[in-house]
Amino acid sequence: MRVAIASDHGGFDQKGALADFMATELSCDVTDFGPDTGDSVDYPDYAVKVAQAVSSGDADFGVLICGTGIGMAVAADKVSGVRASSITSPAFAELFRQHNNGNVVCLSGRFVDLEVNKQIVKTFLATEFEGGRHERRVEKIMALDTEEA
Ligand SMILES: O=C(CO)[C@H](O)[C@H](O)[C@H](O)COP(=O)(O)O
Repeated sequence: MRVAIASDHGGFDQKGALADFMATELSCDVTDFGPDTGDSVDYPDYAVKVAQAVSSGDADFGVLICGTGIGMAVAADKVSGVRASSITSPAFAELFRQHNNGNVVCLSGRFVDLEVNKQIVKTFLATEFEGGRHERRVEKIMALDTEEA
């Protein structure tokens, strides 16, 4: 499984550990889109790198970490083909995959512990989309990508 990861300064401290966890414990092929230091950066600049990797098919899934996870999700969702959400529990990670076919999980580096975020990522990557009635709903979301406002 190919996973793209990035953060801003609010998520930088957890990014390396989450990338290592996915590579070693979950056998993922992880691409780190930065940043390389914990200096202050603008989260949309990193959200778009991961979102475009997922949208283009270069990555199967994306992981983004900022202070709350919220700004990363708002930015990543602007990219066509991306379904991103801020996720703060393994239970929501499971539903995000089962019902929403989420492809970019956005984590909080400031309000959620690393061990919880590891479990969120593990659940997110292990859970399949359920399809069925959810397929129709996700198709309606994706149709909004091309609709005029
Ligand atoms: O959480 C975030 C966006 O949703 C960011 O990581 C920042 O923490 C947030 O925007 C606050 O910015 P600051 O420059 O770290 O004060």
